[in-house]
Amino acid sequence: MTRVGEPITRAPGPGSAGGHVLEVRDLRMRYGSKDVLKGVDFTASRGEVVALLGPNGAGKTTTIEILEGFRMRSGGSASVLGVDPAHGNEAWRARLGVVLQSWRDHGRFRVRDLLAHLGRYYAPYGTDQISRPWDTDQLIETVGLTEHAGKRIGRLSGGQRRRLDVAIGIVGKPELLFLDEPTAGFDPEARREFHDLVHRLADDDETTILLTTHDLDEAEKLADRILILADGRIIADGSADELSRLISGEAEIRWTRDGQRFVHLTTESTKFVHELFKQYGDEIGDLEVRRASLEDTYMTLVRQAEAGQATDAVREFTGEQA
Ligand SMILES: Nc1ncnc2c1ncn2[C@@H]1O[C@H](COP(=O)(O)OP(=O)(O)OP(=O)(O)O)[C@@H](O)[C@H]1O
Repeated sequence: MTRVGEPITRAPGPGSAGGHVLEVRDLRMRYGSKDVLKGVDFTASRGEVVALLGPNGAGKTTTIEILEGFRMRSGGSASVLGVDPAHGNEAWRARLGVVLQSWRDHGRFRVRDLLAHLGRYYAPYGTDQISRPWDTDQLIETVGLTEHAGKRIGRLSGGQRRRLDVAIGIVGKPELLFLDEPTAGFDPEARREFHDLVHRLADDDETTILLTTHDLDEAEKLADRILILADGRIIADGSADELSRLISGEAEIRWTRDGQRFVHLTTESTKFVHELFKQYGDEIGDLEVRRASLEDTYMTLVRQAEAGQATDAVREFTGEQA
């Protein structure tokens, strides 16, 4: 795995493993004869927002479901809020938030009634530090459903239902929140409001958040750290900036002078720009320094991992030793 930088470390929370809310070591999952996870390793600290990226079928949902305790792993170890998710009890589950998409089956309930009802399950699990559940009306306001609080769920639009899914996920004031493609179906405004909410949960309440998304822009905006899952392993782990630098040490510098456009590739962008201004001063216009985008980085890393997988397949076919 390519590891860049150290995760942002905050004060350890109760029941967290060595300061880590999430600790995953050599996690393996096999469906039939197919190895989907071949040794996944990562950690997440309190208040960290971590995005899990990867191509379709990479095993993102599988990973999240194992950590939620909904799926048994084939091998490796996992610690979630200090507990093995395969043996989590009710009290442990009350400290987790899971955003599911199944609440559309409860179409006859009204928004406020459903949230108040679900919130009651969390009341016995409040602590001195965290009072559970959320106040229902405050929660409804936080997810932007105040106008629809009295509506039946069956009458909500797709985006409004998704906001409700998020409200249901956080109603118990989770210390760790799992979000599997949370903004699928959101319009740009709902997406922006959701991003604000995620930042508030992480910054104000120190909620740790693990999310999957196919939207690289969203991962870049939301996540303190991005994990790229491909070929059954985490192939890169770092902030968006760190990942971009990993792939391309070179920056592309563009500028204009005397009405002419110039482009230059360099690994020493600061020095180059300094020299440029020393030489031409005010004649320089439209200066732009561009690093590889997260998308460039993601595509390169995933292609490299897939090429490795193809090599493995050839080796397997020819019986050649690695
Ligand atoms: N219950 C199951 N039985 C057999 N194979 C499964 C099962 N669940 C998932 N898989 C397979 O495991 C692989 C990983 O699936 P998973 O849903 O975890 O991937 P993902 O990264 O979340 O994909 P996507 O981005 O498409 O949502 C896929 O090849 C999928 O077909």
